[in-house]
Amino acid sequence: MTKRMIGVIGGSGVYDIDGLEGAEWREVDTPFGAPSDAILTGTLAGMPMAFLPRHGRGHVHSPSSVPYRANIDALKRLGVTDVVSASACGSFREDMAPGDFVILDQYVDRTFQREKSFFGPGCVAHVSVAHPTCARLGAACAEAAEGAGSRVHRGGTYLAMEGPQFSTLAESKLYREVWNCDVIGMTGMPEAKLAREAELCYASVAMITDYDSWHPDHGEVDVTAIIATLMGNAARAKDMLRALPGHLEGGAAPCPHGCERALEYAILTAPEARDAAMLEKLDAVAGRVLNKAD
Ligand SMILES: CSC[C@H]1O[C@H](OP(=O)(O)O)[C@H](O)[C@@H]1O
Ligand SMILES: Nc1ncnc2[nH]cnc12
Repeated sequence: MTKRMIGVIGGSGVYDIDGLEGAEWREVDTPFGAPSDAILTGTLAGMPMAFLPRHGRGHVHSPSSVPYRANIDALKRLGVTDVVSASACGSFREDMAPGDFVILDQYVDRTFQREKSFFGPGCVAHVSVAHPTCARLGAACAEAAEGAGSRVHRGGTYLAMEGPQFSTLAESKLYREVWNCDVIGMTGMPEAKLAREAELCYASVAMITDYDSWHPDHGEVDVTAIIATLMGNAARAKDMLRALPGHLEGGAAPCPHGCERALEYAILTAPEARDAAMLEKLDAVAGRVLNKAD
């Protein structure tokens, strides 16, 4: 049985985590370039953890320039089995209020300026993202967040937009009234798709900072107001992360949703037609299936 290791990708306002024993910032190189920053590793309540600030310390990456592939590859390379993503978002629902956390279970991906797959010419793969998040890991996050004092919504659809500008009023109304999305952000995709390709359990905790621009009583998005709410959210996210090991088993029993076997039948390129350089790049992400005797 693989030992479980939690990877945390922190969004705006979450640039480190507290309480890690043996904490060390480690540089990790990947075939997909450098991740957003060095990765903080250590143990929390006996559970190995690796933390990566999505935008880098000092917030240097925009949502479009975050090296999503390198981030997921680097976590996989370090031995991470489960990724918890924390990110700020706007809300399309009156009852999903600023300060609340939503454990996402669906996405509408409207991003268009990002590398979305580890695979491509020389090694083509198609994984299912019908259910892009891991319900087991999401439930543990929900319990930990509630225990740490947050109001949690279990399940929600996230509209991933390219940004960096916020939405127009017409877009906000479209996503809310026609597409029935619950929250909106700029960084949830392609992160979730890449985690699935890398056979990682992935849960996303979307922390609401605002009502986007649709709400008649709240006006348009105001980044100063967002940052004030975000600071409180980030503090409770760190409390959630400290509590998380208590809600997970240490030995990673096979994921009941099959996250760690997502590539089992996904690679279509015939073994003799695969590109050697491409296979080398995929050593961490897809080594489990590529190194099997055919
Ligand atoms: C601070 S508002 C915009 C910023 O926050 C959201 O996500 P993340 O927490 O990952 O940074 C949004 O998608 C933008 O990146
Ligand atoms: N309203 C919003 N739209 C997109 N990303 C966000 N992040 C936080 N609030 C957001």
